[in-house]
Amino acid sequence: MRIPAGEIVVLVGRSGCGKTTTMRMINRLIEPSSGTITIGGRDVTAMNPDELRRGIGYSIQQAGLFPHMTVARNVATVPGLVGWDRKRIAARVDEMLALVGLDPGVFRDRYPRQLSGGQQQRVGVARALAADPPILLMDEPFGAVDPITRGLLQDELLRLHAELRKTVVFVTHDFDEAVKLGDRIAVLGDRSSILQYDTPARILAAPADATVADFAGADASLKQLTLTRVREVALGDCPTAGENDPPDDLRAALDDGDWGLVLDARRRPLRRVSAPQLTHANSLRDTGSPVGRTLPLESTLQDALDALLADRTATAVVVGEQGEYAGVVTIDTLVGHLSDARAAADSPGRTTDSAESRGAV
Ligand SMILES: Nc1ncnc2c1ncn2[C@@H]1O[C@H](COP(=O)(O)OP(=O)(O)OP(=O)(O)O)[C@@H](O)[C@H]1O
Repeated sequence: MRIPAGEIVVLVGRSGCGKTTTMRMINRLIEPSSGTITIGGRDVTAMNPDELRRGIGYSIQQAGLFPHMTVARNVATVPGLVGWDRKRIAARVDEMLALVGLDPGVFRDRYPRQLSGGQQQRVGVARALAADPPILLMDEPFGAVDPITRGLLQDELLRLHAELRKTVVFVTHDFDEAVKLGDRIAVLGDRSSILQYDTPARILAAPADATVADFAGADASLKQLTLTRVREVALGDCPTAGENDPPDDLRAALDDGDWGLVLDARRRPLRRVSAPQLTHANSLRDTGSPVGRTLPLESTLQDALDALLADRTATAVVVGEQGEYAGVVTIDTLVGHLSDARAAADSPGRTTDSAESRGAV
């Protein structure tokens, strides 16, 4: 198994399959009895354990903070060990707290027990990042917080990762979390045997065996919709007209069951109009009904599904950055996308482990 530098790889598997053991072998808290683990081509067992661990941030469930130390001293642990001077450490602590969304002035001198679970997790991540290690091991770091906070922390990790490009090995037993965070997912069986190591899209579209399929869940297709942004699919179109245009052209463009969009001067959708609503209309100004929720191009196809299920015409209207009309998503768009994804995953010549050996771990 190769983990390319700068990617997030998620180890996922049932309780007791050996995820934590695998992580602890990477930073040599446990020594492998056979096999080798290399980082940047060097066998970890040949490296000085202290030096090795300084290059690897480690954050664990329930943050694992030292309860008798302030937040600042917790975050300063590794920089202190490697001999940074006090000024540099203080600046780094503040920088890291701000990075994980905690105001240093407020949180620096608190003790872990004075923080919520989510805040403790953030401090745990700040501590793991403090000495700027190229590799981050995160063992169920968000396991002990409520689902909403968990979602926020996941978003935060993705933002941090886009900024810092660390190599992250992340353990979870929550497949949804793996799909959201992972560039790649390793689904592990007993004793960490690798059942499948691939991108989330390919695991969802073509699970390697029944165990992986079971893990991915019966709603694997729905999960796939979370992986694709609206901007990545071919959007449908519908007839449109400006609100100052005469209604005739739009009327001519609409068949009986159809509807069109009235746009403002900057092409932002205002109202939907149906053919019957146009029959006696003299102007498009007050005709039709409000367009309702529109979808930014950055939304996922899962958001699109939500939006179109709530709409009477089962169509979601997509808008660009300035709110301008960009197209529509229908059920056909979503079904088409899922069958394309399955066809791509099934096609011969695909590589299961395409990771190149520029790997960090
Ligand atoms: N490669 C391996 N070979 C033999 N035994 C292993 C291996 N990996 C893990 N084990 C053993 O399996 C048990 C569970 O391992 P571990 O705690 O790493 O699982 P886990 O997947 O992290 O579990 P959880 O999700 O419950 O935290 C431990 O007793 C460990 O020693």
